[in-house]
Amino acid sequence: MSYDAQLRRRIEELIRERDAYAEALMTSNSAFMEKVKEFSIIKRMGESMRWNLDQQKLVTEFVGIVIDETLAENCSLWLVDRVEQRLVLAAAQGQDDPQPVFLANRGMDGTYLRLGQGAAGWVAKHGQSLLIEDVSTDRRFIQLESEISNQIKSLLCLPIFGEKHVIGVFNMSHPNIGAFSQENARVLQLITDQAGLALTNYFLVETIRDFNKKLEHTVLERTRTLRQSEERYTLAAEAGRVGVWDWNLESDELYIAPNLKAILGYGEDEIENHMAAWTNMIHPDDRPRFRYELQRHLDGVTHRLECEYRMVHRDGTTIWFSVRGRVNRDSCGKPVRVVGSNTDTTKRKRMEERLTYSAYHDELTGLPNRALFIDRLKHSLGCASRRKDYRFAILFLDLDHFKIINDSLGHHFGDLLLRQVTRRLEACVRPGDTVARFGGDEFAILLDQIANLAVAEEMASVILERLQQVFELEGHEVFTCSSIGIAFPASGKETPEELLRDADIALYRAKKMGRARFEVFDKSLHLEVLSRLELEHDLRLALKQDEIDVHYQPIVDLRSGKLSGFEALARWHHPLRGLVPPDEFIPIAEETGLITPISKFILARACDDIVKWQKDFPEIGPLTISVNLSTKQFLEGNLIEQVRHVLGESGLPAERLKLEITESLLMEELDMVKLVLGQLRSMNVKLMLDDFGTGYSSLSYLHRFPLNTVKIDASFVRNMHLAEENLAIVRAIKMLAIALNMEVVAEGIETLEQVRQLRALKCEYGQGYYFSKPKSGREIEVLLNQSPGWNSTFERN
Ligand SMILES: Nc1nc2c(ncn2[C@@H]2O[C@H](COP(=O)(O)O[C@H]3[C@@H](O)[C@H](n4cnc5c(=O)[nH]c(N)nc54)O[C@@H]3COP(=O)(O)O)[C@@H](O)[C@H]2O)c(=O)[nH]1
Repeated sequence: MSYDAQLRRRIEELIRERDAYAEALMTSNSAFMEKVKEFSIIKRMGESMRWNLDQQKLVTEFVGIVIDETLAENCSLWLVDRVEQRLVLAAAQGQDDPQPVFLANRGMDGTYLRLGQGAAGWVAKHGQSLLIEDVSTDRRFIQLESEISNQIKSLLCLPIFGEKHVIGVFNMSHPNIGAFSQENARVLQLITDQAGLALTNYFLVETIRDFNKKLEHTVLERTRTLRQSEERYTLAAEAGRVGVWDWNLESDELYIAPNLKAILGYGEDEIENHMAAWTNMIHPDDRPRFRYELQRHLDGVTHRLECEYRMVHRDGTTIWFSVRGRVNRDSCGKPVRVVGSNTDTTKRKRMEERLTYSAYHDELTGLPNRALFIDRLKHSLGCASRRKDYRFAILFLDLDHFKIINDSLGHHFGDLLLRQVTRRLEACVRPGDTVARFGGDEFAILLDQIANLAVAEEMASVILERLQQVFELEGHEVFTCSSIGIAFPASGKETPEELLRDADIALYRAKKMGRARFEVFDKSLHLEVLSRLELEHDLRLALKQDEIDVHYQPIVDLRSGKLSGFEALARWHHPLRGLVPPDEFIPIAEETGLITPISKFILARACDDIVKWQKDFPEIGPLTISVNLSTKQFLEGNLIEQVRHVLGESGLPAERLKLEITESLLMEELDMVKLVLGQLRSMNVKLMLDDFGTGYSSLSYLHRFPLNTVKIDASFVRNMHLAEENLAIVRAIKMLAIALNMEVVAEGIETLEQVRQLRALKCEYGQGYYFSKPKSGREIEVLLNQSPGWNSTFERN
């Protein structure tokens, strides 16, 4: 071969070698570049994964990496929710979202795909990657609008694997057909592998976090439960304080747990180890019972030894033990050993004692209550029924006007008063007598073993005298007194209830007789009560049977002697008893509530009558009608409507109606009374204070209420000419009335002398038998027919 040929071949070889080398260099360079790229992806993913326990950051960075490092124009990352069998859209980036956006959190609402639904759903379900080069021609997996938009022509979906299953899907798309090829599969595989790793780690950490939280919660719960049970245990140990004992009957050796000895204040060696030593420490009252129960158990009568006894602590106090034990017998049935426990039940016993105490005592005063009183009363009745010479008495008392003190000074002072009354009563009685409080201001005293009734009467006098003395209540001087009813059983055959009822009846009588006194129950009182009950029954029927009527007493203008009006007075025509005076039936009506219908009837009838008379006798001029209001009726609440209704029905002008109220009403609920009186006044109804001077309110109350008239009580008028004092009182009332711009009616006028004196004092109106007794409606019509006038009589000598 020629040199040239050889040279040419060599050159050709060199060229080939050079090309091969160049190609090899290019290949290794692109491999190198690929390695560099892979390395940078791994580095970037590694950085985002390291300590990144924030799901939002993790998923958004992954889609960011896909967009940056691959051909994909759009990328979404879906996470698989195995519980709900669906995919949740976690993050996306692409043509609509240039920056990666976080779209859903675990547990939050977001966009979902069912497993198997759409391309991503298919990949998640089958765990295989999916490449669609042209979505317009391959519609197998395209179900979502977003997947068939114009911006998406090709699609690549890759599964992200966790430890076992697909945990997510990268869904990548491109606006060009066939944009994805297997070329960048390595890079994408790398990304999905890294993402799988990162997400697995994240879920693991999440699970650990959840687990820790649950654990913490459980630990907290357990700690709490433990603490509670510890507390319970401590309480149980404290409250129960149990100790065992073991008694060998053959040797009489008694083992007693050291803590039982400690409970009694003794050291381990300080109590001898035999039964007699222990038994001797039991309270003497309980010892026989313990011995009895022990013997019964040893004899086989009881299954178990059960007993409670007191033992004396070293310091002298009492410890209660609840004892339980069981005997062991030998083969012949002979008791050889008793093993048991003692539980310190002192706290429970004390509690029981306290409960028993409060069940039988009044909390405020510490006195026995009704239940304990009746218990003692039963005991006394038992003694009286056995022994002829055994006598006892019950005193039943309440404080006069306690309600007023309580309401005006307040309940604190009421309580103070009740406590002081208690101490005084206790100081009056003898040891062995029982003072009890039944509630409110009601007290009962059981005088046991007395010689005769005079002892009880003497005691009642002493009590009345003591309770009349001033009470000092935190700087306030308060006076009260009491009424007392005495029951002195004759036979001992009465029941406690009967005796209390008798004492109550006697008390009622004492009050009726004027208070601050005592009365002894006797049979006539009982009959009186029965008669009252009968009256009460009849009164219930009286209205229906038309037995209630209205009488009218003229009221005269003392200046002119002319008729000014009438006072309406209730009358009851009883079919058997005849006329029952209002003094008798009005209180019963008040107590039974019958006063309301009765008062309504009287008000309506009186208004109708006066309107009728005005029409029939127009020459007489305007007349007023005074109607008594009872306190009950006033406080009932619908008085205003009642009055408005009656005025409307009768046509009587409001200013001609005078409502008479008593001083005691003004002592009731002040605000309410003021309000109702104010309303009546604003209706133009006139208000009159009846029986002025007999009550307790007196002058200080007058200016507080919108009253028009005061009615001077008959007791002052009656004796004006006899006692200078009474005349002075009437004069003072008139002066006061002038000062308060009120008119005066003097009631109970029976003589011309009284008329003259009242005229001299410038009293405006008068009422009394001197002018006329109360008359029936028909009689009043006769009177009106005679054009009544009394002026001429004023001038007589
Ligand atoms: N809540 C209601 N109370 C009423 C009503 N009707 C009467 N009463 C009250 O009963 C009390 C006794 O009333 P009565 O027996 O009718 O006695 C009145 C007059 O007859 C009597 N009076 C009048 N003048 C004289 C007199 O010169 N001498 C004398 N011995 N008695 C006289 O006074 C009674 C009127 O009293 P007052 O009401 O205080 O003006 C009595 O308290 C009635 O208020 C009723 O419907 N509702």
